[in-house]
Amino acid sequence: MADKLVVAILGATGVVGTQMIQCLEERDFPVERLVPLASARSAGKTVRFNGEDVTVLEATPDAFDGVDIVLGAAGDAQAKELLPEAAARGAVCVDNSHAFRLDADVPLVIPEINPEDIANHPRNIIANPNCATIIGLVPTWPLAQRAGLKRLIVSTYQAASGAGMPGLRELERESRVLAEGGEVGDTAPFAYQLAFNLIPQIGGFKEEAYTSEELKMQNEGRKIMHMPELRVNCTCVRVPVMRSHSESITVEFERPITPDEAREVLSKAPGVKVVDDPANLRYPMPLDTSDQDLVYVGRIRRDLSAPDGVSALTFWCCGDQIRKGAATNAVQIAEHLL
Ligand SMILES: NC(=O)C1=CN([C@@H]2O[C@H](COP(=O)(O)OP(=O)(O)OC[C@H]3O[C@@H](n4cnc5c(N)ncnc54)[C@H](OP(=O)(O)O)[C@@H]3O)[C@@H](O)[C@H]2O)C=CC1
Ligand SMILES: N[C@@H](CC(=O)OP(=O)(O)O)C(=O)O
Repeated sequence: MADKLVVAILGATGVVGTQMIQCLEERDFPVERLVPLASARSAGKTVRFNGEDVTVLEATPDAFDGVDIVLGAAGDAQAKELLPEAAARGAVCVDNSHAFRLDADVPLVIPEINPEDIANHPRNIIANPNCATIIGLVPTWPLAQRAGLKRLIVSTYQAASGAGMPGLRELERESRVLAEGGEVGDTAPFAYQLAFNLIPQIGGFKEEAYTSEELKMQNEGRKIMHMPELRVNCTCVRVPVMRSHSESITVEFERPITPDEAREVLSKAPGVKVVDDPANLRYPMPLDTSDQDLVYVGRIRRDLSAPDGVSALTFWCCGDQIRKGAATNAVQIAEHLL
């Protein structure tokens, strides 16, 4: 690849696309020219990049002419329609949607876990995993390396911005309306009022009454860690938090591991920060992890219900799903391509 690259962002006006532009700047990615793409509604708007206004273009196949790298931050439908067009024009695409994640010839990558998979991308498409999957697996993987992974039991607490700009705006609106004593009315994109509430459904219902989001943790986790038989039980909940997903994770290991050993492993793990000091009330919280790239881990303790009492741990983690769960992870993959 050339020293400086033409980088297109498909979905440049959304939550993830906006964050990608910031990440490219912050990480000093060698951008020769930025090509921000969105729907026809946004054509002519501008985005700010490296101190300049750059005009947003309508995303059409021809908009990818001359582009080296596409960072995909639009929905599944736009990804399916447009990224093969970009790939056919020679661009390598790093996509955040769900469209290609489980395709056998598309690598699905968390750079802290399986960077070696990036090299093999015959369709010129590399997929970024689901945000909750990234936040949960970044700390789980180093523990798995130490003690072997048998089973994961996960409950997620996912921020409103996981549902994109419309989700973010809706939680802001509901909070304002309720504070003023009003009625929330239509709650789209959520099925119910989210402010002062929890919604135990993210995505549609699929097999065995699990939601699509819950099955992503299992199916994407198996692919990323190359563990096709991994047992995963996940419950995903939308919470009235603006930004940063949180997760309670119980891991059953092949071999014994103590909480102290886990803290030692995690203190050296890439992408992880241990915040685990119950005596001083120190543990990860979404307000603390927002707008930065590390996954914070704390509340590390033995799973007292484990059959042998020594081969399972429970911990709590939080991470910014717009950054590490999406934009940062995609830019890290692009850096590996360089
Ligand atoms: N939000 C999150 O935490 C995460 C999101 N993702 C994934 O990232 C992707 C983007 O999500 P998010 O940023 O949240 O969503 P947003 O709704 O905030 O943004 C969607 C983007 O897609 C663009 N878009 C919509 N329709 C079209 C179209 N027909 N042609 C071209 N562009 C279009 C929008 O442009 P316009 O402004 O013109 O409508 C906007 O830029 C999704 O696939 C999502 O699943 C992955 C991980 C985390
Ligand atoms: N569905 C996630 C965010 C997301 O967009 O995930 P995915 O890229 O797997 O659809 C959430 O709502 O929090």
